[in-house]
Amino acid sequence: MHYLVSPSAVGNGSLRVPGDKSISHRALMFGAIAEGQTRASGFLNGADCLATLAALRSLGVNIEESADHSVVITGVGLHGMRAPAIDLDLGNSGTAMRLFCGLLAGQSFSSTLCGDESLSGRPMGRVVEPLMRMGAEIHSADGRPPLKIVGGNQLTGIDYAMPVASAQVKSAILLAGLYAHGATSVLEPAVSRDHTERMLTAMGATVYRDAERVSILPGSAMRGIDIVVPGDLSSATFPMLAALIADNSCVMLENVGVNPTRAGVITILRQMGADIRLHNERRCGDEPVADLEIRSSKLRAITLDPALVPLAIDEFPALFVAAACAEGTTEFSGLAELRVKESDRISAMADGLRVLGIRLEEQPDGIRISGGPIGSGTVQSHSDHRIAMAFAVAASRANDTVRIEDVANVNTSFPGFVDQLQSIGVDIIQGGVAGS
Ligand SMILES: O=C(O)C1=C[C@@H](OP(=O)(O)O)[C@@H](O)[C@H](O)C1
Ligand SMILES: C=C(OP(=O)(O)O)C(=O)O
Repeated sequence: MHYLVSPSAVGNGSLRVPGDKSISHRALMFGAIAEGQTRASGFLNGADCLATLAALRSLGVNIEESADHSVVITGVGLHGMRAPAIDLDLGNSGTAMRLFCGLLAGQSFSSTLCGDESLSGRPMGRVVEPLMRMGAEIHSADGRPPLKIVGGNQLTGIDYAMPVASAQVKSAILLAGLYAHGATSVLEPAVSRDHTERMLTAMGATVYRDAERVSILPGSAMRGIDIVVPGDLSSATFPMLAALIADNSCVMLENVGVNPTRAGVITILRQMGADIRLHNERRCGDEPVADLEIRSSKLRAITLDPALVPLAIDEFPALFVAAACAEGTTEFSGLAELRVKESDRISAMADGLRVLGIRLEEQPDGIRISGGPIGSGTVQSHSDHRIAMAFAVAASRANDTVRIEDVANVNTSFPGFVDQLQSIGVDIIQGGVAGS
């Protein structure tokens, strides 16, 4: 499948982007090991979360889906999952694979985790190594999937200093900590998204933070809760960007999660001169939520503060497009993690931006992008949803039609992306069938 995007007059509109991917994964997994029912409304029906849902069903967990985007998970308790009859296929989802590693490391049964071509190339040593230190037995192909997790090992709590700021690694270790003897602590080199800590606490687990260290104690009963999943700020970033780089646009993005450990994109875009206003700031269960008003803005170059990277980690493809539309040369550094996402996001973006005539210089952990007119041509998404969506938005400002190849993966995080962009005036059509 591909997109064809033509120069667009992005105007006004009001959107509700789909539910938060990180929170949807967690609602399923944590609901599964709680006692009683967890109801998650606003659940993201994207392929990544559906892979988690299917894996949990294979582990014996009953989950009902309704047409109104809610799921009801009947928790089986910490020790109620059963051995799966098949390998657990987690598709494209790094979050699912890493969190399941932690969840399954302390079970009495064995399991095997696998995924698609992209996921099969992603580093898993970062979770396997600390879990093995806790006493888990996990076999991998040189630190890559498939992962065979051998059951029946008693885990022991550790105090682990994470080499990279990763919410996936932190969450995997905390989940394993629920099954360990003694306390388990994770020291973060920088704060990463804290949805796990918030949701586990709401379910009754004993989780506490002391400066940069997050700890969990085993032994507290977890109970099912009602969760209202906010709109995903990572998805909202794309219509936000479309409005910012347009000439006369005002777009309202309703009910978007603005958890400070996720909201780096707002900080960075505001530094670039973006007019982003938060209205009706409120809480949606344990998560802060707001309506975002976005107005077309004259963006200017910045030198990124690398401390903001973990707070905006998935938003960099979009931020590179913002830099391409800004006046001056923006310098991004501290982005080494982008090279091990669904694609090498620095190279994938650099290749496509070059096709569109943008001057840039790629570096091992960053990129310098000089703003200028966006040209036309065919760009590759490298089967990466965020790359596909970033170029779809960039193309709305191009001088002619842009073709973006291989976009089926957008469904992993943003079902309905094309309709939503069309509704604010982006001239985008989807063509071809999967693989074409
Ligand atoms: O915990 C999560 O839900 C996620 C954490 C981030 O990954 P890392 O923890 O590897 O940075 C992010 O890129 C991913 O999309 C979702
Ligand atoms: C990196 C991402 O997800 P995951 O790591 O779960 O595949 C993403 O959604 O941008």
